[in-house]
Amino acid sequence: MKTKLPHQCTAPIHSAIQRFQENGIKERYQRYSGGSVDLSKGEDGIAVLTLNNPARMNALTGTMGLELDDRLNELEEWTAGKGLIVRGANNTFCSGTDLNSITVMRSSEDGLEFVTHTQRMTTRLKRLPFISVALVQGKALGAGAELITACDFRLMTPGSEICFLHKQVGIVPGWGGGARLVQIVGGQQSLKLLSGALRMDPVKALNAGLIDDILPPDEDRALEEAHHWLSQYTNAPAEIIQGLKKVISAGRELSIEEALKIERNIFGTMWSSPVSLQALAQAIKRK
Ligand SMILES: CC[C@H](C(=O)O)C(=O)SCCNC(=O)CCNC(=O)[C@H](O)C(C)(C)COP(=O)(O)OP(=O)(O)OC[C@H]1O[C@@H](n2cnc3c(N)ncnc32)[C@H](O)[C@@H]1OP(=O)(O)O
Repeated sequence: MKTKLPHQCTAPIHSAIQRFQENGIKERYQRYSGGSVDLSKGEDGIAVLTLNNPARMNALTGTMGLELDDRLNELEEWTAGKGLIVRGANNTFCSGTDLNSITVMRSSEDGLEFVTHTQRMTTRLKRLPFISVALVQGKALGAGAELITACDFRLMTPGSEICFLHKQVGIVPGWGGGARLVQIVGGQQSLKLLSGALRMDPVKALNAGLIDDILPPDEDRALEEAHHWLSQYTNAPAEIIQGLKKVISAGRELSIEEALKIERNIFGTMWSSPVSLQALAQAIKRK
């Protein structure tokens, strides 16, 4: 039996029970509307996903959750995709879940249903076969901070802040940001970030290994700078970038045996592909 690639492993999620739950979630999320999640796909294979709810510092409403699902569907189908920038509108990132929607979801069942959905979204984001980068301008708080852990890389502009402030609102991370933070900065550092609800400026975040770079201090050019930063990792055909990301996703999530099997399969498929043969021929010519 073939081992499934990690990005294909969401299949059991669509069981009848889960579809039923999803329908319930949809109906409920539609009641908390506002803002949008916008996607623009560039011809160079880099897309920009924008959380757009500036009146509430890009807080995530129910309908934005549903739109994020739709945008992920679109991205999963994008064969020419190589990179993704996740950002917020109006020079801020995201102030977390819309607090207005939380006040009416107070039972444990509500909470469980909510994080089942949010974890599924962040897992799909992390498993996209493109290289993703979160561009943090302004504040990334609570669920906003968790969202950035579901990207491959993180960039900040000067004056920005990341804070896992869950303790202050009486909860723990639930979007997968706790487990992913440990993978990014390690257990000790994560415990400090969460239990201290530490406000991480760009220098602190870089020193802690939470982000990968600090962009120059020009807010208006931040997206352009992030694009330029990401292009250094996407300057190859989509088949190759997507293959690389799938190999990394397998290594991140599976046992070594399963990951090696996936690596072999991807290698085998690419070995004789036109893109690979052409790149190899050029490398031989250059020698
Ligand atoms: C289940 C919890 C959840 C999760 O894990 O899923 C979380 O994400 S917990 C984290 C929730 N977020 C917060 O606690 C942040 C709350 N907001 C703030 O601390 C501030 O608003 C801040 C620092 C983001 C911005 O402060 P600033 O002084 O610059 O602006 P305002 O406070 O005046 O905010 C402008 C406007 O936005 C509304 N706003 C901001 N954040 C949220 C939010 N998360 N949900 C709903 N609305 C939000 C704020 O109320 C203001 O609205 P206005 O109508 O103008 O009063």
